[in-house]
Amino acid sequence: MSSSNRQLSLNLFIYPGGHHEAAWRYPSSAPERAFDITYYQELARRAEAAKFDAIFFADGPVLADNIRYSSRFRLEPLTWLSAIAAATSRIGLIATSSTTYYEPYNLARLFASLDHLSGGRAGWNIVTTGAAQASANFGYPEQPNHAERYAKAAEFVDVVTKLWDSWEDDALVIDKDAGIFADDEKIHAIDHVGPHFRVKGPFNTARSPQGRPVYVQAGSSDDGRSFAARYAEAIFTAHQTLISAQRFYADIKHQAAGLGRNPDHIKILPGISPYIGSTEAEAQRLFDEFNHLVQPAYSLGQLRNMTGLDLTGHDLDGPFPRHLIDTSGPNGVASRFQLVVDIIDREKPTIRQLINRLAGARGHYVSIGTPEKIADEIQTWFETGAADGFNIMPPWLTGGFDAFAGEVLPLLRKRGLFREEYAGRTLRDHFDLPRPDSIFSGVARASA
Ligand SMILES: Cc1cc2nc3c(=O)[nH]c(=O)nc-3n(C[C@H](O)[C@H](O)[C@H](O)COP(=O)(O)O)c2cc1C
Repeated sequence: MSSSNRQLSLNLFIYPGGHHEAAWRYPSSAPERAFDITYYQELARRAEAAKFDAIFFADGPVLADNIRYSSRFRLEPLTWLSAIAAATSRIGLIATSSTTYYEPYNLARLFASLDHLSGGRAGWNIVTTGAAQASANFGYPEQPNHAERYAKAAEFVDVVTKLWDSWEDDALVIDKDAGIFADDEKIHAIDHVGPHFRVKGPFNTARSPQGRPVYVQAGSSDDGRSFAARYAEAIFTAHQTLISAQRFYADIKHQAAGLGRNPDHIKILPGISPYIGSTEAEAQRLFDEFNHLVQPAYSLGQLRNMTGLDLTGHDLDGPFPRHLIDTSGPNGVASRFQLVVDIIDREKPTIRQLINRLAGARGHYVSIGTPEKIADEIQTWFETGAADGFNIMPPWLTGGFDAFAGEVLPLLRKRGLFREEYAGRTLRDHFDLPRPDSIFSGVARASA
């Protein structure tokens, strides 16, 4: 696609009640529908009617702290996306799955199956899992450290890629007269032997419509960026300022080009949580309304997860005790730790100001204002090398999404920045990504 008609990529990132940490308490959110598949099917259909690229689910194999005060339970995303696939026909379906707590053969099957049953709409958001408590659910004495997790992630993705490629595209023959179902010369063992995995293969199903489901990635530390530059085709990331997003964008595209990749084949998608009002004051009132629902006991737990610091018992209206933060190297989500430390250094907030700041979207960019202002911000980030699109994180659902689709999207369309109609059928089509050849293509013919 030429740069003159470059289009935004937009995903709807779904958290059951919405992204504000107190969304479930907001009068018009619907937490009681959080286990109702029709709620998600309806949301996905609305996003599809708005021509969004994809819906996106985060995940982690652990119960978050303080479920007493929050709605942060997890439903297994591939299971839910399979049911959503059946209720939609065009929108992409992105699920988060961890390379630390899955196993490649099973995970490859799950995503290939979703790609088949959705007609080529699957995307895998690759994470290594930041939540250290997850290890206790898998019998590990402790969470593997940050660098080990990324080393394992790289091998994991290599194995999954070989499995997805192990059937060449034309291996499926289905010739009833000749009695040939599949050409087994075009189905390859992968014989992978590495430090973390030994996988013989071949895969047990045909290559999926997209060849490979789209590789999405979230994790923005130095290790995360190198990993993303090598493997990712879309990146979910968090930035508080335009300059931080621009630096990230330039770094990833530069690293990718250095690896011989086409930088246009990596869509960088920061999170953005829009609080929309017909005036600035009305939008600010909406944000304040949510923050009145915040429960500090929960927010302090979130802050502890991000910074390692437990501030229970401190005066919430006192200055943030910056000197108590241990900067020696976090083992969780290193990029989020740095993002929070940067806010503290830049804005010198009280504890309460910081927890309200993070309550909106856990450190993702919160945009508060009129539809025009929010559309302007999106356009600026898109046109100044900060983003190729966004993961839209409505403060609450479904109203927060309806406001974005009804009031901001028309402005983006009028400016020629977002599609009126889908041009293709697969998630690769929506993201304008090529369909990869199998690494084995031609092997059978060459050796025949
Ligand atoms: C924007 C963003 C979103 C993330 N989403 C998830 C998620 O849904 N589930 C999860 O286990 N980890 C998530 N992570 C963290 C990843 O697991 C990551 O692989 C790892 O914890 C290290 O992150 P880092 O490279 O930013 O330090 C996310 C990280 C970022 C930056």
